[in-house]
Amino acid sequence: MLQFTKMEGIGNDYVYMDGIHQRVPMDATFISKISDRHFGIGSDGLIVILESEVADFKMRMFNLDGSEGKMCGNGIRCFAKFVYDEHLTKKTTLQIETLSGIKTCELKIENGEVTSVTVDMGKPVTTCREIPVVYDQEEMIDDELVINGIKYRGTAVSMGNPHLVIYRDNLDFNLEKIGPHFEKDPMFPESVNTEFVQVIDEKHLKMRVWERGSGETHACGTGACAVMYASYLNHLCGPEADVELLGGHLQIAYRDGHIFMTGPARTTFRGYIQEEDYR
Ligand SMILES: N[C@H](CCC[C@H](N)C(=O)O)C(=O)O
Repeated sequence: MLQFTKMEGIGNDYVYMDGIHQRVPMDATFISKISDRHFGIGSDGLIVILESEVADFKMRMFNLDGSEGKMCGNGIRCFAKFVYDEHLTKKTTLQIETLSGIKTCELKIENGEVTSVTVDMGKPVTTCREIPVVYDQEEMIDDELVINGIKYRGTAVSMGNPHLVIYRDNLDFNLEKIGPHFEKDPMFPESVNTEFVQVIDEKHLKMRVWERGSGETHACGTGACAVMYASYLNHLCGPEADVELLGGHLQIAYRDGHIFMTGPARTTFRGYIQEEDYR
């Protein structure tokens, strides 16, 4: 039997499994089958809680296609809530090891409940080589690019995972049709998470996202951070902004060279599965 907890961060929902006290399969077949919204638990992917040699815990995150993400903003908020709620720690300030380095999470506790989490998401990166983006300039900041024969203006940012930010007058368009072309374009050697942004005002940004490995999700925490920083670089917002996503709002701030993200984390249900049922 495998114990799991289903959690969501503004609608970006993952299956969480304690990999410290049970052996959690992390292969693409298992992950895509448990993520199926009709034949499985249903989620945007799997997040595993592990021990760390260098931090309080280690997070491994997998998109619903089984590809491993290097960081997950909504996921790490729920991860921090999970380890606190499951009494794996009493700390309310947690260091969590990810493939994109150690992230610090501050839990906000009200009446014994974790109501929100603030994460130091680290330094945003805009050098194309590090994102990575194959491009003829060192950075892509409001610069032209062609995807599937269509010209766009984009800003590329890494939050430990690759993002491309594109501005639009409105968000009423067929994302399903164009999203996969960005995800598969060879200019992104490690694929890319693509965000489409409508600037409401200098403190309010609205976005949709086509995530690498998961398609359109209700929210993307790293994407919201990339959107805020790209908007700051393009003088479209100040050092703090409310980012509105399909599933809810995140508060993003740029301070001392770091991006901070604050938002909710919620447990929806717990359960057990038999691994052999997902083979
Ligand atoms: N699809 C992303 C990982 C999940 C990121 C997103 N769900 C978030 O909250 O940051 C990637 O492969 O880079």
